[in-house]
Formats: sequence, C-alpha cells, structure tokens
Amino acid sequence: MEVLVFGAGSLGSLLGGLLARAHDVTLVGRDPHVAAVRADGLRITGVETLDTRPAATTDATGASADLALVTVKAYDTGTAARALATGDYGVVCSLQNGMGNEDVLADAVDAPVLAGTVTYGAGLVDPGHVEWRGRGTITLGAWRPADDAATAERIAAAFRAADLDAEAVGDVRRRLWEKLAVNAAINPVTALARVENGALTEEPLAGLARSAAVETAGVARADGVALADETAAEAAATVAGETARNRSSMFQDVSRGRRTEIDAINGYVADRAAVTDRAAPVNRALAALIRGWERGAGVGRSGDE
Ligand SMILES: NC(=O)C1=CN([C@@H]2O[C@H](COP(=O)(O)OP(=O)(O)OC[C@H]3O[C@@H](n4cnc5c(N)ncnc54)[C@H](OP(=O)(O)O)[C@@H]3O)[C@@H](O)[C@H]2O)C=CC1
Ligand SMILES: CC(C)(CO)C(=O)C(=O)O
Repeated sequence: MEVLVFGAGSLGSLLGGLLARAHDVTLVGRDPHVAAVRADGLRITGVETLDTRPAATTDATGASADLALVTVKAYDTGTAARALATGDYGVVCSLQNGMGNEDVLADAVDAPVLAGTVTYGAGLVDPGHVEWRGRGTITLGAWRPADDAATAERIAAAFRAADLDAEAVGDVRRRLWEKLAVNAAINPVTALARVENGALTEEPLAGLARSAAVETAGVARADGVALADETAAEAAATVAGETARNRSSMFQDVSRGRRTEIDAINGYVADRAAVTDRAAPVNRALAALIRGWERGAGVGRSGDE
C-alpha cells in the first residue's frame, strides 16, 4: 500500500517508520528532519531499534497515495486538509488527539475519512531519529455513515501487516470522546501544576482531574455519545496511573514555550457544552488558564487562524 504520513514529527515518524516495514511510505514534514531522512534514512530507537528508508518531502502538493495519515497537531489540521485537498487519496485517516480534526478533513477532501486513536508513544529526539517510547494500540473507525466500515478494517489490516497493533471498531466516536475525557483531565492539570501524570492519582489534583473527565462525559452524552461518568473518570485515573512517570504532551508544550492543543481538548468540550446549553465550568476554566498562559508567553497562533 502507498501511505503518505502528513506531519512527520514524533508520532508520524514512528508510525511511518514502522509502516515502512511493509508499505511504500512517504513522510511529509519539515527540514532538517526531512533532509536527514532523505540523506541517511530514519532511525527508530527505544522499544525496538530499527533503521528504515521511507521517502520524505516538505511539500505534499498534488501528491497521491492509497492512504493519507494525518499526524500534525490539532491546530495544524486545517493546513493539512488544504494540502491533502490538492492531491488524490483512497482514504484519509486522522490519528490525532482532540476532537474536530475529522470534520475539518471531511469538509476538505474527496475521500472516505477514518478517525483513529493511538496509544503508542513517540518523541523526535534529533533530525532523522525518533524514540519509540511505548507500545500501544491503534483503533480505527469510519467517521461518517457514508465512510464504509470495511475501509476501517482494510486499513487496520494494513497496520497489522507491518506488525502494528490495530483494530477496526464500530464505535469510534465513543472511543474519541473517552480519549478526550482522558486528555481533558490529564493534560491541562499536569501542565498548570507542572507535575508528571502520576500526581493525578492523589489529592490535591485527583478530584480536579476527575471533575474534568466527568464533565466531559456529560457533554459527550448531550452530543449523543453514550459515555458514562464512571467510565470516563476511571479511564483518566487508569491512564494517569499507567503513565505515572510521563510528562503529558501539554506539560511538554508549556515547558518548551510551544502552542498547546487546548482548543481541540478542553476548548472543544466547552464549545460543545455551549451548543447543547450545558455548563462546563471545569473545562472552561482549564481552557482559559492554558490560553492565558499561551497569550502571556506570546505563543504564536499562526496555524488555522
Ligand atoms: N507523540 C505521541 O506519542 C502521540 C501523539 N498523539 C497526537 O498526535 C498528533 C501529533 O503529535 P506529535 O507527533 O507529538 O506532534 P509533533 O509536533 O511532534 O509532530 C507534528 C509534525 O508535523 C509538522 N507539520 C505541521 N504542519 C506541517 C505542514 N504543513 N507540512 C509539513 N509538516 C508539518 C510539524 O512541524 P512544525 O512543528 O515545524 O510545525 C511537526 O514536525 C497530536 O494530535 C498528538 O496529540 C497521539 C498519541 C501519541
Ligand atoms: C495519554 C496522555 C495523557 C499521556 O501522557 C496523552 O495522550 C498526552 O500526554 O497527550
């Protein structure tokens, strides 16, 4: 299968490198990473060590592939969608965190759209070198009723052909909302308190994280997705415990003075709550605090805005 990975940073490089074991992969990213991959290939270290040679480019204009995976940060999805709209793809699949990405892609591209959640962990450590930080699972599903479920199964099988753990599911919206509840609970609280994820398993932060998760579940239900309060709260607590020594991606972004994915996480929950006439005071407050930090830090918002 021809696979184009749009957003060859941490996750895109890891998955692209692993997929290159079985497929014809092109990474779309930035220099100096792209130049290093073109010159010397991609090195994966960590869980396994692997040297692969995917193609790499900084410009996907007019490209084509059987599958386009979208692995940019959520605030860059609009840019990715516009670039993909100039090409020809059999399927487009978001593997990003947060909500709203699939709708942006579906509005722009003329191809079936899949949604995916990923629990693999990755970090780009040097140009041409990505660290594989954790094994995980990829869960895929059709985004719109018109996006055939058999497509999700075919793409999951393509991941499995490259020895990745992947499954197609019929309830991908619920899976995305559950992951959203986990991110809404863990990401802003760890970023604001400057703590590793494990700090959320005890007070004084456990109650705040739980409130964010439970509130997210309520908004999911108002949006037509059956996510129980306790399921969301337990998912957040379990992930915080299992990733106790991790710094969440938002904590890392704030530490590096980089823009966060707050709009697609707690900002999305607060926006959906407003549409369905619900209050979401915890998510709204967490979003305001992170946005306040972004503004104070002068973090650029040049992506979709
Ligand atoms: N890292 C992980 O382990 C996991 C990440 N995720 C999710 O996956 C998504 C990606 O995360 P992550 O890989 O960490 O993010 P990164 O920032 O490491 O990767 C995104 C890459 O895409 C590049 N990019 C953005 N726009 C373009 C463009 N127009 N053309 C070419 N390259 C572009 C970025 O470059 P630049 O920065 O220069 O703009 C960056 O290198 C997020 O939604 C994240 O929450 C989910 C599970 C695990
Ligand atoms: C699951 C979690 C919270 C792990 O750190 C994550 O997805 C993130 O940091 O963005």
